[in-house]
Amino acid sequence: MLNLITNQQMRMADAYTCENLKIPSVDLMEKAAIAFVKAFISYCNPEREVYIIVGKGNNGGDGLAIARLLHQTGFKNIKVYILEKFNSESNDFVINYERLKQTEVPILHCTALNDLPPTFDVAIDAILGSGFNRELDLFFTSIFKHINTNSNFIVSVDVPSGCNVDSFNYNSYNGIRAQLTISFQRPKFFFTLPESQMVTEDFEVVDIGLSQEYIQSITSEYLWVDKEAAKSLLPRRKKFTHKGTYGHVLVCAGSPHMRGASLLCAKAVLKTGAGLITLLTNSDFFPFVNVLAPELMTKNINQFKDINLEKFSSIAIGPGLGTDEKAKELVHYFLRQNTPLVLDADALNVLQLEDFPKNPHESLIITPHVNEFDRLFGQHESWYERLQTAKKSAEKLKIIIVLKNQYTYICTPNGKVFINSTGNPAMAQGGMGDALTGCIAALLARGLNPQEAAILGCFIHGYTGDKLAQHYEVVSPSLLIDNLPKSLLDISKVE
Ligand SMILES: NC(=O)C1=CN([C@@H]2O[C@H](COP(=O)(O)OP(=O)(O)OC[C@H]3O[C@@H](n4cnc5c(N)ncnc54)[C@H](O)[C@@H]3O)[C@@H](O)[C@H]2O)[C@@H](O)CC1
Ligand SMILES: Nc1ncnc2c1ncn2[C@@H]1O[C@H](COP(=O)(O)OP(=O)(O)O)[C@@H](O)[C@H]1O
Ligand SMILES: [K+]
Repeated sequence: MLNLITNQQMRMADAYTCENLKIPSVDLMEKAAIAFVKAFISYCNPEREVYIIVGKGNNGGDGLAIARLLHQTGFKNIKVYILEKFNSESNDFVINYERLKQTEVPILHCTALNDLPPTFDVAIDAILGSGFNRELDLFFTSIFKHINTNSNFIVSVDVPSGCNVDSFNYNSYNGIRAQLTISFQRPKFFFTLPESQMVTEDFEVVDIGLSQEYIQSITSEYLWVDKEAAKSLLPRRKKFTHKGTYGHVLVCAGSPHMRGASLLCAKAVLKTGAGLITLLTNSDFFPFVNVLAPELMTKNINQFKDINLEKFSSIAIGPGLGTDEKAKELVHYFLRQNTPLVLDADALNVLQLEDFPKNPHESLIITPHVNEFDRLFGQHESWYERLQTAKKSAEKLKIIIVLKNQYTYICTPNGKVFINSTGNPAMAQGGMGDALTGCIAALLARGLNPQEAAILGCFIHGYTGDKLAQHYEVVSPSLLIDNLPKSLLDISKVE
């Protein structure tokens, strides 16, 4: 897992790297600029007009280095504008200014708004970075407004200028609104919140060579789940194992109007590699199950109390279950057993907060989407506030809360938040959450602890969606489920 760090911690990592890895700060700036340019050229044709607008701190220094490197790469239509409203210049800005002057790139100086061109094709925003530390004055706000209104494509260096990624009040945001931000070293936690959309529509992260060891040694409440982390959690299928080795999942889902949800969930369990799957459903549905998913076994939902739960490694309950008295009774019953449990959808809709056991067994996972979450935990004005509630509630209730979103947050009883890096809007289709519940339940059955199962389940689910979205505009839950085994294999092979 990668620690996500604050601006302040990033500065410490910067200082540590310069001092201990003996890298002069101007060389670090060069690395940052090289990494930026490498990412940037995949978004921008070298024929386009690129305006690089720079401040005089290190963010501006990055901008000057980027201008020189883009010129070397073959970008012919580059112009640099230096904003002259800074009291001082950073050392590395000055060095890069001297370097840029040796090239043919035009350097213009801007002391007032009308020194800037009326429109920009591509604007690279290197005005303010992590050193942004006070209210913007009229000079800056009018320039930002001009760039925001008159550019075809704005790419910010590290952060959009005027955005403090460590404080989350964006009601009166007046900084740059970028289409893309190319950030250094680690994702900014703020960019995982939907409210960051008004600041940057998308972001990419590039490695600039800061000490990973140092960053990993920092205590961080937010951790980023990448492919390597996912691989480290994936259990290997070993020689001489059999279906009994991979656990038995009981899926309790589907009502007369939503039988499909139970099949999606159970099939996701199947394709995430559990050894055995039993679907607890109405007996009139049994013949269809046999035809549509012959691997599944069935049990009659009306006889749920007769089931010997010791045979089961995990239970998934909720998708399409309905919210009648029978559903309520089922959920309350399973909530009080000791089998690892994933509660989703209607299982959450029939619960109140006080229904959660005071001392739940350690494998209780809930997977609410925003509406299910707010119904249970109260309305929230922003995702930042919602996440803080999820974090506190996971600690208080001693359960794992998987708060689903573009970047799903996995909140654990020990106060950590794991942020899933995979998933995309092609997956926004009913039934996708049912598949996720199945993935997590299967991984519990395969022997992962609840934190690991939730993290890996979210990663595999989103990863499969990402792979498919390279070929399909929309990824249906069925398509995603069919491709889960391929993702498991892919991830197991990460170098
Ligand atoms: N590890 C790192 O932290 C690295 C950082 N680099 C770059 O350095 C940037 C940070 O550089 P700096 O610390 O020099 O800071 P900035 O370049 O963000 O800005 C500093 C300057 O802006 C002024 N300023 C701040 N708020 C202002 C406001 N509201 N109105 C007007 N002026 C304002 C400050 O007085 C100072 O002169 C990063 O964002 C990144 O782009 C890279 O060069 C390489 C490595
Ligand atoms: N825009 C998106 N980006 C990333 N993931 C998405 C997106 N839209 C949906 N998903 C994923 O799909 C799932 C949807 O869950 P949910 O809303 O419960 O679906 P349903 O109840 O229809 O099964 C979640 O895991 C969510 O993270
Ligand atoms: K910037």
